[in-house]
Amino acid sequence: MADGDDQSLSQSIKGRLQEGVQNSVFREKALLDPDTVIDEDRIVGRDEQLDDIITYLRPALQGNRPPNMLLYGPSGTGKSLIINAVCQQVLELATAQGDRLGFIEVNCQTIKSHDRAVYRLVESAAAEAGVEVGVPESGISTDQKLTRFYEILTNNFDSVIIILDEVDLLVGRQRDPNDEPAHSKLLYQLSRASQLGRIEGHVSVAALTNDPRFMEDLDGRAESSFNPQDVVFSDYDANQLQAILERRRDAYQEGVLEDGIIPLSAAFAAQDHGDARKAIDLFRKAGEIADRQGTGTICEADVRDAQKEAERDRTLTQMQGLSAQKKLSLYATAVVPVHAQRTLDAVPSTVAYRVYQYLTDLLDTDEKSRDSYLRYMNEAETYNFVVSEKRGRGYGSGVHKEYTFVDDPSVVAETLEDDIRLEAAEHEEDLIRSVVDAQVADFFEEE
Ligand SMILES: Nc1ncnc2c1ncn2[C@@H]1O[C@H](COP(=O)(O)OP(=O)(O)OP(=O)(O)O)[C@@H](O)[C@H]1O
Repeated sequence: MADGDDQSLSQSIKGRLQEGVQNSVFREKALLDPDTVIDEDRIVGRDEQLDDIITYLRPALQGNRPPNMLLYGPSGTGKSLIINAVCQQVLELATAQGDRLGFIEVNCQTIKSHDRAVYRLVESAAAEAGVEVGVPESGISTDQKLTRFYEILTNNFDSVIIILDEVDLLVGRQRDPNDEPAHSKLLYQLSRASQLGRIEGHVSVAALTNDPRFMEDLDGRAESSFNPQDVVFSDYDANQLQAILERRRDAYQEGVLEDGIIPLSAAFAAQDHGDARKAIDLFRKAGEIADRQGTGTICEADVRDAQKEAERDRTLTQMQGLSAQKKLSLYATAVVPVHAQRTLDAVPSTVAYRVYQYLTDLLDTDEKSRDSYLRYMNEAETYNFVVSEKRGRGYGSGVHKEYTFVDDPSVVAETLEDDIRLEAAEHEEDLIRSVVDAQVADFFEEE
């Protein structure tokens, strides 16, 4: 490319970037970012939970140990927000009066074992205290890591509050379902540490969970030493969600929100379990759609499209959890309308099963019976990936099933291809296309 071309290309890229920024409907998009910690004045309601947590944490400012807490409630009901808001204020007051107070927060969602959880605690404690981690990630026992954790706490803090977010997800490897889950072991160790003299200062634990039966999973001794004060967070209704969004209206430029956008976003999220995170996501996605279209305003159709996108994302995430054979069955069915030359509204099970058989051969994997394929597809139907209809094929030819995809089948196929076991199929697109076409032609000739 000549120099002149180079320059004009970069000018045009810059121009388009600037135009996108200048014409955006957003004023402060970060207010709608799920990871932004919002200012206190944007918190709506939750007075009772705030009062309770303030009461429980007050002793930390009086040289006493706060009780352990269990914050329970469905996703997106403000558990993290409220505990963090109170902790932030406690920390400011403690620092002002010269106390050495530490907050250690760990999200347990992706932690696979008790040992990893302890290591993450050491890392967080070291970061909070501004000291070296001081132990390797592997190659030493969990107890040695725990000792280092207690050492960091003893040397640096008079009082520590440990927040374990999504604690129910820390299960660990259980050889036997009767084994003690990792969170039970950890809660026991943390709540017993000061009683056993392993830490000099005060330690209390706030565990956050969506699981109403969380305490039932705990081992008896963990249950009695953790012994928390419960703080319950219930679902938000549409009015509360509306108020939460209203308080973030200034994420948008003035005048870009048509009437009804906030109530509609709140209503969709309220139907869907009253999760504030979902309401905020929807409210932001509607703006992103408006920006993509360059309309400069957000209308109700943008919220409806955002809701559809969100539903689709969720379906696709669910799909990732299917077993290999179920994925393959669904994939074989999805590639039929994607690759067939003839426009197909619905996929006959006969065609899809033959494509499935071809794919098992291609991928060198087990070939399950036709009945198993139909069962897998029944399950796909209960997940709402497809809907099926029984079709007769004329006198004496029996009945077959036809599948229609709820979402775009090409998105379904692409998502499933990302799966490791389907990688080989990705490079065989032409072959798959010809198999699909041959089977479709066969099927309609037979009719
Ligand atoms: N009462 C509220 N006022 C303002 N914003 C809120 C309120 N409750 C929740 N939010 C917002 O909703 C989002 C989700 O809240 P939060 O992370 O506290 O939920 P959670 O109950 O901890 O969810 P999870 O169990 O999924 O971790 C955050 O962006 C938070 O700022």
